[in-house]
Amino acid sequence: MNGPLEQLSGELALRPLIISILDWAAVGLLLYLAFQLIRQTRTVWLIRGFLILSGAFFLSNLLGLTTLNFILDKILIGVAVAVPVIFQPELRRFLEQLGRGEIFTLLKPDRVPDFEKEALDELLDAVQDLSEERIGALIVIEQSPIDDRLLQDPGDTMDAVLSKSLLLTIFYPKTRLHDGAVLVRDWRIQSASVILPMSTQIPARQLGTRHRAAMGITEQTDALCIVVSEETGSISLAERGKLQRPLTVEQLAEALNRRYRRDQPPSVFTIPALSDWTRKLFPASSSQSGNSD
Ligand SMILES: Nc1ncnc2c1ncn2[C@@H]1O[C@H](COP(=O)(O)OP(=O)(O)OP(=O)(O)O)[C@@H](O)[C@H]1O
Repeated sequence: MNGPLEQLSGELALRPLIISILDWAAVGLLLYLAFQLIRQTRTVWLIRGFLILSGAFFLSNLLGLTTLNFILDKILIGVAVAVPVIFQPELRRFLEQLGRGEIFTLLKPDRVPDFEKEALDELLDAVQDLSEERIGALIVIEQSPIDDRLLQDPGDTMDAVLSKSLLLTIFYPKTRLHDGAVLVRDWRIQSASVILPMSTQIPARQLGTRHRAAMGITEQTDALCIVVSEETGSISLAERGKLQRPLTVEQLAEALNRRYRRDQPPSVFTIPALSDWTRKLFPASSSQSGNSD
């Protein structure tokens, strides 16, 4: 039998262990939040670059390669100073979410891009109608946050649920918003009448400014851009400055499904057990953020 003194000392010995576990759990949660925030391809590549540089720095230090070590040291300092500038859009959105008390949306798995089956179906239906009716359209699907400064004009903010009728209404030629592009962010219509940067490439002769704008925005960001030609009704998908065209709606659906369906293989930073756990806690039905529709 343990006396009260032994019991107390046992409890005291247990306390640091519990605090350590809590400490590590908090660090784990923090890392998970950071991974959720930086999962976008562009950011992942930047971080890989940074890790490679850091690895080279430590290796050069270990091997006594003083000149290389000196240069890498300066580069790393430069990179550290540039980080807030490079990640400005991500940091801004993170702080905005924190300020709005939406911290729990960061815990949801597959947050960026947050696939919404209905939204994708609505989008494809709209593209089909736009193409059949030969209504020109330009739809940018954001992947990682697009810096407003890249846009010639950020257009009119909408923050509305993405629906076929709304897209058709926006692009209908007689409306005020039909000129320019629609920006889709987190599967909501973020803004309309957006003027995109133009590509400096010369596209095929029959393609005009709408297609060049699609190439322009996808050259400078990892966004995807759908173009419906007013002249021919043909559908194109721009990615990394290249146009795939002409596509049928089925081919477009296949290309988008490959990227956004939930059954796609997990990305580098998805932690399966945690993802399952957070999916149970935050089911997809509650995943839309934003206010007015
Ligand atoms: N930089 C831009 N950003 C957003 N939209 C643009 C931009 N430039 C042009 N557009 C849209 O494209 C329309 C003009 O399309 P234009 O006929 O020049 O292009 P196109 O590539 O030939 O397309 P289409 O086959 O539909 O005629 C504009 O009315 C405008 O809505």
